[in-house]
Amino acid sequence: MKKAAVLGTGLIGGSLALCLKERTDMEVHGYDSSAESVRLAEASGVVHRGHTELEPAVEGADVIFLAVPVGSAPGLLEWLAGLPLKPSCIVSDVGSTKGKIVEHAGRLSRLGATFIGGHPMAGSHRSGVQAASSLLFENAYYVLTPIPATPLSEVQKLSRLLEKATRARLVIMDPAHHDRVVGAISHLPHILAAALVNQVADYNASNEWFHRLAAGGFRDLTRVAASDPVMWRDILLSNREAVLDLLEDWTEGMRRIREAVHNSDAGRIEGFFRRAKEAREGLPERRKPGMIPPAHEIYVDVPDIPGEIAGVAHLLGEEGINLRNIGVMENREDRAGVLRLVLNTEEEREKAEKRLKAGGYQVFTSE
Ligand SMILES: NC(=O)C1=CN([C@@H]2O[C@H](COP(=O)(O)OP(=O)(O)OC[C@H]3O[C@@H](n4cnc5c(N)ncnc54)[C@H](O)[C@@H]3O)[C@@H](O)[C@H]2O)C=CC1
Ligand SMILES: O=C(O)C(=O)Cc1ccc(O)cc1
Repeated sequence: MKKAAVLGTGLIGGSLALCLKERTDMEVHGYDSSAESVRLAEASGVVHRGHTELEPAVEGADVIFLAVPVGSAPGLLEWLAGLPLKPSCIVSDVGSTKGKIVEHAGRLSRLGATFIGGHPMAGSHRSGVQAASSLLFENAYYVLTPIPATPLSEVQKLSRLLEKATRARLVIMDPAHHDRVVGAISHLPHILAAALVNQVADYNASNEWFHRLAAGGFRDLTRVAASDPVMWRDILLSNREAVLDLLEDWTEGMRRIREAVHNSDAGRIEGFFRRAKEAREGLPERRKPGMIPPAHEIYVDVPDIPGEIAGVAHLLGEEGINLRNIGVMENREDRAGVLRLVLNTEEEREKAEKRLKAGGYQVFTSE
């Protein structure tokens, strides 16, 4: 049996381990520096075996995934480079930045193992193994960042494994290009969300109406400000150059809109919002069926997840509707809980929607 080792059994490592366990025949080992995280991962069946020591976790492994904060990954990689790894081993990571880690990985390649940087473009503001889900990466992009020296056969091997396990859409990108793109669509937005929340918190300190009136738009825009501060500290430090460039552009953009407001320039202000509206509406659909067969999905708001999963499954069972998959979405802050149901056919999807609505549930056809 092939062996996979996941180093760092938190949200992403735990989710990846679950994917490998559920959809491949690999034996999945987990390692974490936190004994509690290892205990939880083992107890909840996220890994076949958990370890608090690195060596037994990676010994004889065919594939190793680093799923630790980006600031801890280079040190862990150095440590790995000193261990007797299986010579054909593929080592990958899931970090949100790629330039630094790919640079660090050179030493490992000299030992016979192949390092291929990776970044699943899905996650949540939550962290820890408790939030792990085998559905997390489904239909999301999963970026691999091989360098010119990386053997194509190894990239294909890893890509096929991840496609099967995560059901994500694998794409290949240059590490520096990845860091600039992800800097713009993920790192900068996290900074802005945090800045906005901090600014309003300052105002709220002397007048609580700021928080009391904070409704839909503010909450939508700032959900990611609830993310882990240590993880985001590491990401900014690791993607320093790209983030500095992006902040420069941001400051210039703010200067321009400030000027337009200062001059009461209605045309420019309207143009600013019109351009954004068109660009926002032109964003590609999030869940396009690519190589993955279309999923007939519905989303159900549920107040209390543990009790409600059974209730929903029961209602559908009564109607003879079979669920292909059921999962809990972790990325909605404005709703108590969201169940994602995957049906086998469009007909069954419609039937399920009707039945659940009749049963008093709030049902949505997109996330
Ligand atoms: N949270 C998200 O939405 C996403 C995160 N990522 C990346 O995934 C990586 C992991 O993030 P999460 O799973 O969210 O964090 P997490 O905090 O849920 O899990 C990290 C785990 O690593 C362990 N750990 C920390 N340092 C360690 C070390 N030196 N050796 C062994 N274990 C160590 C921690 O105990 C924890 O269990 C980060 O590099 C992050 O950039 C990538 C995509 C999405
Ligand atoms: O919660 C969200 O919307 C995120 O932004 C999750 C996320 C965090 C870090 C990544 O590198 C990729 C995705």
